[in-house]
Amino acid sequence: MGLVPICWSRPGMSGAHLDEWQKRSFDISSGSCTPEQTADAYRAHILSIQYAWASSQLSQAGMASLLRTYSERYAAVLDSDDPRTGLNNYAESALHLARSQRNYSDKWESSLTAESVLELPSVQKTIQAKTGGESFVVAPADVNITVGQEGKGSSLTPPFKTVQPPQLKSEVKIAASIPAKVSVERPSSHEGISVNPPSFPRPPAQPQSVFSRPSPALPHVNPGPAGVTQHYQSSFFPTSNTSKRKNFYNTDGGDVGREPNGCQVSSDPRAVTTFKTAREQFVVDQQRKHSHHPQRGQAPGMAATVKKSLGANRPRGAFSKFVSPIPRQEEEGNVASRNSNQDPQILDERLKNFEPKIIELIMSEIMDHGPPVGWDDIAGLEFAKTTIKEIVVWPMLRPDIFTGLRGPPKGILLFGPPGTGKTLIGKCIACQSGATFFSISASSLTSKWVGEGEKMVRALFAIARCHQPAVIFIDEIDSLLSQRTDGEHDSSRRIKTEFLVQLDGAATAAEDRILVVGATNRPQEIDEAARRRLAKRLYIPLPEATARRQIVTNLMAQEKNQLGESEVERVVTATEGFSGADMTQLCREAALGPIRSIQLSDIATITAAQVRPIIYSDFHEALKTVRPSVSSKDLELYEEWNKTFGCGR
Ligand SMILES: Nc1ncnc2c1ncn2[C@@H]1O[C@H](COP(=O)(O)OP(=O)(O)OP(=O)(O)O)[C@@H](O)[C@H]1O
Ligand SMILES: [Mg+2]
Repeated sequence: MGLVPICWSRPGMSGAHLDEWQKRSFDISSGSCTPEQTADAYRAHILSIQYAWASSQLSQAGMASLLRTYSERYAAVLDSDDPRTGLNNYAESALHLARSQRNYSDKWESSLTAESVLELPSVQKTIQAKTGGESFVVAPADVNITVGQEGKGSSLTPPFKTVQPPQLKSEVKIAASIPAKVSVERPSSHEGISVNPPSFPRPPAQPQSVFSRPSPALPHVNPGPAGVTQHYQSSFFPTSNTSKRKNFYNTDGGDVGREPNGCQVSSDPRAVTTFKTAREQFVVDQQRKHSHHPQRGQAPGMAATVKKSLGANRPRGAFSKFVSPIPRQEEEGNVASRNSNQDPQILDERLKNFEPKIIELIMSEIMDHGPPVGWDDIAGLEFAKTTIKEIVVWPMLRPDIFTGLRGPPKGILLFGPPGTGKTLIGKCIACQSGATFFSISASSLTSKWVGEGEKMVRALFAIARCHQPAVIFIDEIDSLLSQRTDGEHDSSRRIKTEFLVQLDGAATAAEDRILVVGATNRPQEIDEAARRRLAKRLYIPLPEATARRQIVTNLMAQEKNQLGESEVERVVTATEGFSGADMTQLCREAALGPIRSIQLSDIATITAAQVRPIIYSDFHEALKTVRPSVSSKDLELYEEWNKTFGCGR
């Protein structure tokens, strides 16, 4: 490092300065200096330069130039991370900044307040024992409290016995392990220890209090290994605010605390930490897994505590959170209730043979969407509704009564002309039964995963078994269970066979509470083996006059209309042979009548309130275009099939 040319403003500058300057420069450049010495030397240079300028020995420009040069060199020494040439004090300066930086933790004050100190059992005990004493002594091995002396306003300053390292002046320290006496002078005017919150204002330079142990059950601090004192940030203790802290401490004297997340924590310091190493966690998981093998018979009970709603009760979109099909197992003791809030993914033994991909596919397919449907939304069909309530809803509510011969059938087939409300009934079951609802369309089983169809079917039933009571609704079941023919594709044949096997299993396992509901408008195409397994076959006919009236009334109630009762009656009479879907279509068409009557020029400006109500003539017009979708010939076939295989009266 060479000398920097210095432009002294005065030729008569003292030679002593120059000598000194040269000496330092050479010293620095000799290469034998430590980084600390070099930094010191540069710092001295900078001071000298400033001094020279202040005493007018150096021009402003010269001072600026020199300062820049030496500041840069000084900075280079400070910042260099080469230990031979630099001090690498990035961290130091960052720490310095952090130390003097006020942050969120500054909001929190010490948790040691009048209340918390008074709640210490040892303090309580002593207060009770020595009601009139000026001072009292806590038994050894109880607690040793050190209170920061700077806490102005705190009356917990000495005569507490203090153990106060000089660098931790502002600490509030509870060293549980050291047998010691705690002396507290009791002001005569107060019953207990007088501490006015905020008891321990923190000096700004040391915002963090340090605690010896984060036991939530502070009053019951147990001695740890002698002499071992762990320090935890004061932010571990939420606040000195009593109400907030009560959430953390169990202030009612119990020996359990409650963490902010609501988990109970034992007062045993060893139990306080919930941290486990990955290996420990693995061992725990393995033990759980192998100590609890749920059997088929156990499932209903289990389902009662871990039941998930997977159907229309919780509509999900493509971006909604994935709900694992894997039921959670109960943990020991009372932890079960805590589990209901959390969502640990513990694999069910019964699903271990299925690829996660298949399970996931089923889960994504089975979600049922759409608004909830109630029994009143289904017009007519009283017999079908009553029967379904009998088979589905009540046994779900009272499984203890519906046992043995009264046990509900495991399969229902809803058949009838298109648009009569079969799918609607399925949705209603999903909403009203309280069971886990799996709605899967046969086409998704057969077409989407060629070759994996039977695996899907197996997985579907396995998952349903894990989520009992469960309803598996299969719309258009004829495409899945149509008559097996010689020419059909092998994979669809295997799917059918698998389905029949599973259906049989569900039907014969009395303890399983799985109901399969199939819906079809082609009942005659269903395989006879499947027909047998779907024991309750309910005919869903075209709506009668009352049902049609109800559909019109329900739909018109949602719109502005001027339909009199007699006019509704005329509509009902005119719609003989219409299905529920046809009735809905008629109402939609009629509802467009008022819009059609608006002049084209007004359509852009007219307000919704200005649109005229629906009147009978709109229905009259609509009836010209909406025709019944079910032919009388088709109807005869349904009637015939119902007479042969149906369960209706
Ligand atoms: N009984 C009914 N009460 C009220 N609305 C009905 C009724 N039946 C049918 N609908 C109306 O018709 C629409 C179609 O009904 P749904 O899908 O249930 O018919 P479906 O019997 O499943 O027909 P498909 O056999 O063609 O599948 C429903 O969304 C509903 O608006
Ligand atoms: Mg349908």
